[in-house]
Amino acid sequence: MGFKTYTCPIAKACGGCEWLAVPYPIQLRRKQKEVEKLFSAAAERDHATIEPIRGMEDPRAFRNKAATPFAPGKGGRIRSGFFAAGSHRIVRCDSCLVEDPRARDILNDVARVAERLGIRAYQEDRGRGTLRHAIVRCGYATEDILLTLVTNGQRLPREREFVAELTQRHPEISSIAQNINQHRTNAMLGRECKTLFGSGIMHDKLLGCTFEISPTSFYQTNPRQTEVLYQLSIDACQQAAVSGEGNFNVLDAYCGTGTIGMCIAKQDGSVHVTGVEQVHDAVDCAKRNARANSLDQRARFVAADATEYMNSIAESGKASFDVVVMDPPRAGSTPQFLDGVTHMGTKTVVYVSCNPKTQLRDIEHLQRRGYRLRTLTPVDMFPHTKHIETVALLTKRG
Ligand SMILES: C[S@@+](CC[C@H](N)C(=O)[O-])C[C@H]1O[C@@H](n2cnc3c(N)ncnc32)[C@H](O)[C@@H]1O
Repeated sequence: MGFKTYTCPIAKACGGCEWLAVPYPIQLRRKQKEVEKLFSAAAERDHATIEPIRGMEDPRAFRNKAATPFAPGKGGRIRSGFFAAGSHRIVRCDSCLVEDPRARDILNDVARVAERLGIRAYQEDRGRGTLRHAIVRCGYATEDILLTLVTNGQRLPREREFVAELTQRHPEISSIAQNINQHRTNAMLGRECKTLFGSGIMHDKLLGCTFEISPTSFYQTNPRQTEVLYQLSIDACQQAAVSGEGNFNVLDAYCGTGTIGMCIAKQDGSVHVTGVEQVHDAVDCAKRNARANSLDQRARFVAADATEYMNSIAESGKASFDVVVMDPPRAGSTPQFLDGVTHMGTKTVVYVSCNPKTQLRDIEHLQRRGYRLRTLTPVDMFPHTKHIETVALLTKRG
């Protein structure tokens, strides 16, 4: 790998790729060092190994999801692009180094077609106008492209012409959904979705499993590295399964649409997965995904807060899990959830995290409750940014 750097004409204004001027091998080294420093005491305590970071061969065009805000411009124009760092001023973008190359053209054309049809962009300060955002999600292992138009209300003026012109300009779009968001908030998406063209969803494949993705479901944004991340979780489960006999029970906590658990079950016929996730739509999606992958006999999903679910099973003593795989949001897990894992006597914990600081806090909690940190592997899911994803393997002592 050479020590070249990449350039982007709007890097400074956009601020999304804050490390773009740093050669990629040096970015990886920085992340490795940061993880080693942060986890040094926790790793030393247990003689754990901190593995080398898994970086990308080519850290470009990896984002399967691209989005734009819209705002009224001069003379009836509609502005699209990125919010400038730390503000809501829109910086125009013609192409983006890290996004799927198909996405940006579609997003900018949404603005051009809307201008032509007189569909008004949303005015944030007044809460008026229709078109707030557009999001494009591109399949990694499929040709699916899902475009979501976020509108301030149910009505999308000239909807039929809008959809017809967009699909004519971009025959690669397989589906268009409308998401309704009338709240005066920074959150891009509202809860309600309508289908305007195609099925309103898309499909993608990871490690041999097919997944349905709806406009509102969580789906990792760097699919190449997601396979690396998930494979590390599968390997950790398989290590634990070697010593087991018969059915092998895995809890996939904070499971989203069930992707990690199903990839584990697909690779090992003795695995039975229970997924728990608080977003009901994601759980419905996970159930459909289980059927689509012929895993419905071995994968079940529960819509619940992970801590409440853990409290209920730990108290009733009705369930026990050989492995707990957990992938919480940035805030990490809770002491009650971790105590539930301990209470069940789970032998192996695989902890996937997008925030090493909260992961360290939770790992130290598990260490105090009799778990040993075995390995920690950083994975570079977000090149050119300071963000780090890590997978930790812990086993119960004795
Ligand atoms: C980092 S994502 C991981 C999703 C999934 N493992 C994947 O790889 O696509 C975290 C997930 O945790 C869910 N979540 C957040 N807080 C939760 C809670 N208290 N209980 C259950 N799920 C929660 C979010 O909705 C989100 O789907």
